[in-house]
Amino acid sequence: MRLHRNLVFATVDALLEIFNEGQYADKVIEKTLKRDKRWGARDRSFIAETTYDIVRWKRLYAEIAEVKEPFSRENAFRLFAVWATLRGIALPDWKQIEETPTRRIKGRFDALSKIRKFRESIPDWLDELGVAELGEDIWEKEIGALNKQAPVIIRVNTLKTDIQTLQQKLKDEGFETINLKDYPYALQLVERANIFKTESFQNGLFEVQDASSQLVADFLDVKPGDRVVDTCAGAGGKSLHLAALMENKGQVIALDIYGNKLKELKRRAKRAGAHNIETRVIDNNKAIKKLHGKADKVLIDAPCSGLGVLSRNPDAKWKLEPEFLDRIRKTQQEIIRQYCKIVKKEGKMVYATCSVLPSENQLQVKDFLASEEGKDFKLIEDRKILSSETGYDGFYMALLEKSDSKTSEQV
Ligand SMILES: C[S@@+](CC[C@H](N)C(=O)[O-])C[C@H]1O[C@@H](n2cnc3c(N)ncnc32)[C@H](O)[C@@H]1O
Repeated sequence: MRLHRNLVFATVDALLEIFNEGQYADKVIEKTLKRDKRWGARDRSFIAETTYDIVRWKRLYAEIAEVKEPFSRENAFRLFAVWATLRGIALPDWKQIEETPTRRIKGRFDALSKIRKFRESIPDWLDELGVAELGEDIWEKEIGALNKQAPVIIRVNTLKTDIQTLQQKLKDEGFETINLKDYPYALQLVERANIFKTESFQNGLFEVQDASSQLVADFLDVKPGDRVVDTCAGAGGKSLHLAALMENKGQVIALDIYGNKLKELKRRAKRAGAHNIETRVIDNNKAIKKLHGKADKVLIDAPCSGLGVLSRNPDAKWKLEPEFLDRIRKTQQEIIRQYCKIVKKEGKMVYATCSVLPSENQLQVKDFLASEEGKDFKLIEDRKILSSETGYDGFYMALLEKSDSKTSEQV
């Protein structure tokens, strides 16, 4: 591989913004890619993938390069030189990287790879937390899997097409996909590509959605005609899937505390032809109270650490903090105790997160079931999805049912 100066310089600039200014990697990359209209698909993918790689391996590379944050421009070039050396890419004689000690880099890599927090490039606290929550063996495998680049997976929009027709259409547009056993709505791209420009996407025939995430709406067991409340709908990945499973019949009420996310949801719903979704911003308690006892099914896709989706969001390793985790666990318990009231008698509720930590998942459900608010609910089934077992995002989902309290009192 020949390194192109302007692409490497753009990557270094992006890294400095992400590491030193605390900006989100996806936003910085999106902005960087707009810098030069002449860049083709390969140039753009070099910048995006190299930046993500160096973000993912920041601790390991910084240790090898012997640089400390905040990084100078010179430091960022050294991180880049480590990345290139470990990939066996011949370094050009640019003054920024001319003195790279190639042999020493390989030696340090071998030595540091013996220690998990360096090998997997994670902060000490996260390594300790992973071991405490999952045990040494599972954590070792899980963090390894979460450090792999995530595949591009799409969900067919059954309101507009079926999976075979979509697969053929994408093939005609130049994109090969494969079916995934046990994921009835999913296709995986054989090669990573930007598929947002395809006619199929513009016409709402699919959404990009990880395979594990595609299991959540199905888990709620919705039927056409149901009244469903998606309490933490965000930009609506799961609301759209719910609407499709309900064949546009019945109602999906999509709630979130952020109006801008719901605006994006509306845009996506229009493209998808999902006509039964109504969005409502939660700006006070009344929004929830009005819905008490009204829904056949409730989805709580709770805000979480996002540790299950590190493979698509590696900078979370550096942005997450233990204090945030403490706060988010409290929020999760408040949300489940408050929003469970929306479920009507004999209705169902799914509590889900994209985390692999029991403290955000099964322990939250356990606490809820032991609480006053949870006393009418019973756990029907839960799924703990590890990335190391499936190759997709880490997820948790619990299906709960509310009893008819009168019947249970009489019994
Ligand atoms: C995991 S994300 C949702 C992703 C979304 N369901 C999807 O499939 O695309 C969690 C969402 O919860 C929202 N949120 C945070 N606190 C909330 C609260 N107290 N009530 C409702 N939503 C909340 C966040 O804004 C965020 O959009």
